[in-house]
Amino acid sequence: MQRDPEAWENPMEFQPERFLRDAGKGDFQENSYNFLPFGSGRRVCPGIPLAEKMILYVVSTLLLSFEWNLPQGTTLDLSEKFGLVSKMQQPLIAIPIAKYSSLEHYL
Ligand code: HEM
Repeated sequence: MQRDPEAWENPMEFQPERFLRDAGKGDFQENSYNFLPFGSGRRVCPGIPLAEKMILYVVSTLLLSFEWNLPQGTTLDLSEKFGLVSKMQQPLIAIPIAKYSSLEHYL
């Protein structure tokens, strides 16, 4: 459903900016079933309120605090393998390098 070309333009392309262009389409609480990162219906994720509040904070802190590198000699491979949920064909190994020398900056 989330890759339905009738609902999404070029659904197989990674275009996070599509949610900025048409913010309404990124509403995962509506009932259009175009976008279901948290599932839907009776078994919908009960952690939505916590995730909504925390995800930006957690991701931005990780990006701000560390430089992320791939292991030497590897390249980023975003191909997927088929399954009940999407998984990467090659598991991602990302190496965090602390940006700041003093622990105080992380507290
Ligand atoms: C970005 C963060 C998260 C994503 C993308 C996510 C996604 C999902 C999805 C897709 C489901 C399955 C829904 C279905 O079966 O239709 C689910 C279920 C569930 N999630 Fe999350 N979730 C997130 C965060 C959380 C958090 C923070 C909590 C708890 C603090 C949580 C607790 C649960 C529980 C308990 C279920 C099982 C609900 C049931 O089967 O009745 N999730 N989540």
